[in-house]
Amino acid sequence: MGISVNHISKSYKNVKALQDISFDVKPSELFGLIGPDGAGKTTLFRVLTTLLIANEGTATVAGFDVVTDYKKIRSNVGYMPGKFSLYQDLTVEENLHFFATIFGTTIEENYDLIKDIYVQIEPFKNRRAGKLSGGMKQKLALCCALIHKPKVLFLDEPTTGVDPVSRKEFWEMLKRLQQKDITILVSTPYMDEAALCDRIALIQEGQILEIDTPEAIVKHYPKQIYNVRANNMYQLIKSLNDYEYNHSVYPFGEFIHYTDKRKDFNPDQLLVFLKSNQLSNIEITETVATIEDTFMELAK
Ligand SMILES: Nc1ncnc2c1ncn2[C@@H]1O[C@H](COP(=O)(O)OP(=O)(O)OP(=O)(O)O)[C@@H](O)[C@H]1O
Repeated sequence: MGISVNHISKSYKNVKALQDISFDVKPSELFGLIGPDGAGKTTLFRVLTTLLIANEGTATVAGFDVVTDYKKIRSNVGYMPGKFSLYQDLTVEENLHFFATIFGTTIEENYDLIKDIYVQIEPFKNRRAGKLSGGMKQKLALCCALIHKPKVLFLDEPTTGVDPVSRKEFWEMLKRLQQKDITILVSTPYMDEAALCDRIALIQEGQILEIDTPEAIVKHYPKQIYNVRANNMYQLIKSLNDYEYNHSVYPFGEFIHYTDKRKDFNPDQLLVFLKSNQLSNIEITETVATIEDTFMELAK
């Protein structure tokens, strides 16, 4: 009852939005699609929710084929699109009633599934959806996507534009839904959220770079990464890019992440080079790879 994607390709005229994508999502798995804007995440969601037909390949969702069984898929999946999908002029309660009605159900029938989430927005049930905060809109959209008790839930960048506290709460809700036997495919551009998934697919320019558990993905990182910092970060990044032995250089929070081409790299050599570039207060320390580092390496 999961998802199976086999060699799916989709183009918009000359833009190859998806190129030969294959992966499986196991029943009750929380699977993440991680990639930057334009990677093809929305296109894949639209194919899997039967809103778009792929040029090549096949896919099944909850055991149903996305082309021949599209009607069955529509009643068995919940879809929370990236852009706010609710009716802005309807109230919280009216939106929920509306979605329940079009799926031939009632709020009462499946209240158990949404209760934990709905109680948080219930105090605002008479407020128009357009007047809710980002976090509350997102909770309402999730309730609407769940109201017909779907077997598979598709969430396209559900936390984009949402504050950090609401983002954390949202992921806790997803973990609880997973325990209710709902398979979840979620996309996000946030690498910290990737670590919360059971497995992830890193996707860029319509292609999958790697699929594995977040732990395994970072373990495969091939090099030692260094956090580098100095008095002038702009000059530092320029100097590191000029250093002939650099393998990769990119800003990472308050540091620059640096890897070296050489197997026997000694940070003291880099220190000498940076000092000769008029940099001071230089710090070079070893650090461990994150999912973002892996993504940067694979996307090179
Ligand atoms: N209707 C369309 N017509 C033409 N090109 C499109 C269309 N929709 C998407 N694209 C292009 O296809 C590629 C994949 O877009 P898609 O929206 O699937 O990516 P995404 O990962 O969801 O990114 P975003 O978060 O920006 O939506 C991009 O290059 C995009 O410009």
